[in-house]
Amino acid sequence: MITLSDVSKTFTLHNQGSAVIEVLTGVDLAVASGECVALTGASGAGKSTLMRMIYGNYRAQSGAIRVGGTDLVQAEPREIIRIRRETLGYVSQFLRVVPRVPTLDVVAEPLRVVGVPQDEAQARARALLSQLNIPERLWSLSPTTFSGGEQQRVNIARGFAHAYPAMLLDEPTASLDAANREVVLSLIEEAKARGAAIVGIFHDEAARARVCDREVDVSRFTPARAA
Ligand SMILES: Nc1ncnc2c1ncn2[C@@H]1O[C@H](COP(=O)(O)OP(=O)(O)OP(=O)(O)O)[C@@H](O)[C@H]1O
Repeated sequence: MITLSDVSKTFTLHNQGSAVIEVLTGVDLAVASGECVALTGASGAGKSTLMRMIYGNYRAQSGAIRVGGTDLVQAEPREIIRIRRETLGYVSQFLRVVPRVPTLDVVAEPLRVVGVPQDEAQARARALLSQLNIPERLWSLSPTTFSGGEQQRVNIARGFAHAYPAMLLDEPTASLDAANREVVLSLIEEAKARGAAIVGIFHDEAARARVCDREVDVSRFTPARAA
């Protein structure tokens, strides 16, 4: 479902004499349907860079990144937007708050954009918001003024609303209390059970051990640097 072949990434620092930093090289990774792979490795090894390349935020220098058959390295922006809408979800710790949109609509939106009828989308949004312990009195308000933890849970509800065939998870359980962490872990387990291919960064070791099938240490793709 998610396949990376011989992917490499360099950054050119235009404000520092065009210095070129090689971050990743020779990345090969295949994540099957129903499988969850954890990216590990020391800080700076390139975990976030790899996730951003899979999501199409960073373009790889070379190689191919296929998600459901489309190569994101070669894809046109329009195609990347379509993949993100239909195929590839991304759950981070932080909500990008859209002003004035009620929480219920924020969560239902990923379903609306793939054509799910309003009542069905809202029913799923309600179920997720209650599962994640967001009080019902908040559902009609914009999450702009919500606490950090509430925004994080709204973001998770939104991220799991549509049954994406592939998902990227960036520390989805970070800073959650035990009860909500448990809800998120079961959402990940449900996504796997319905066949989602998942790549994630989990600093929470117990969470990683529970939901991930294997770990890939990205430092093995770090180019040897001249001392
Ligand atoms: N936009 C960028 N421009 C230049 N260098 C970058 C950029 N993004 C990342 N890097 C560099 O790439 C390397 C890998 O960074 P990355 O954030 O992917 O590591 P990480 O493994 O996710 O680290 P952490 O666990 O600390 O989040 C670092 O040396 C970083 O400085």
